[in-house]
Amino acid sequence: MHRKLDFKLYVITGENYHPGRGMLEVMEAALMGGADIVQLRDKDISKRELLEKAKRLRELTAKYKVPLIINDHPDVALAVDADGVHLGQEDLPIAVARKMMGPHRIVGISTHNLEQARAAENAGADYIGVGPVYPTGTKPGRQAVTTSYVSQAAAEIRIPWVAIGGITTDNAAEVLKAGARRLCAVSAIVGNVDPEGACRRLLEQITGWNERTRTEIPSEQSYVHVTVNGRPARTQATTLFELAKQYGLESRRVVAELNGEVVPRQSWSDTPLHIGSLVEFVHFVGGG
Ligand SMILES: Cc1ncc(COP(=O)(O)OP(=O)(O)O)c(N)n1
Ligand SMILES: Cc1ncsc1CCOP(=O)(O)O
Ligand SMILES: [Mg+2]
Repeated sequence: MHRKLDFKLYVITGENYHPGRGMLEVMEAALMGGADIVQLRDKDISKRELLEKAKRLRELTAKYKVPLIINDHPDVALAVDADGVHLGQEDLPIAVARKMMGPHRIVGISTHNLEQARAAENAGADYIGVGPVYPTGTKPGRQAVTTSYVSQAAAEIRIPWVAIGGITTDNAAEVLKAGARRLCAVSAIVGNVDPEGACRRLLEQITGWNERTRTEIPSEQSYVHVTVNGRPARTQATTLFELAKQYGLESRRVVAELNGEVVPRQSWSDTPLHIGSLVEFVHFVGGG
């Protein structure tokens, strides 16, 4: 089911960020700067208007041979022969969208935690969004998931995934360091006076980081494959403490077991992980 999806910089439309400049002009600049997948997202217009915009953006993205994703609406995606649809946790379920879109189009979904990511993977999503990593004016009031969810996704998620939410050239390095290999942005690109340059700079950071990690740290040597609470995980953590940190558990009330033995918290930092280590983090339930 998973079609090969190859992208690094995902750019989403956001017309509020460029009053006085047309959506097509701004998106063409992003495409010239190297955006390699594009999403039409507009929550403020009628479906009829969205359809018209989608048709025009379809023509533009076809010219650049870049996939076009439509936010929220599989019917609009199909009507304009877009490459796929992006769903949220409150939009149509993946199975329903897949039935509408067929096996060859892209179905992506937003996730805000590892549980949702696993569910999306099992339901046959082609990619997932991981975010919002940072607070963002594009989705005001949404709690940031922080880079700790980015690290968790890097350790466990095997389908393509993209970090999104408040990402700029100032914090991209931190997100890449946490394990992201693809970035998505709205305001940092379309709200920039020079969307083409903004794309080029972000793309340089992504490719620079990806190349550095490929050459400086032979990738397979930098990861160990372990099992965490019964699930296979790939991690760069070298100790139990680093693994707990990756899962955001370092200061939570949990007991850690390594290969069936309880490891006291004060020893987590001195307890190395090895290939095949079996780790269980057991949560305390209730009080008393
Ligand atoms: C790539 C990508 N990731 C996340 C989202 C957000 O989708 P959703 O949670 O459904 O919120 P809206 O965008 O519909 O407001 C996205 N659109 N794209
Ligand atoms: C649509 C969406 N979903 C999660 S964060 C987000 C907004 C991303 O926009 P920005 O790059 O401006 O923070
Ligand atoms: Mg949505």
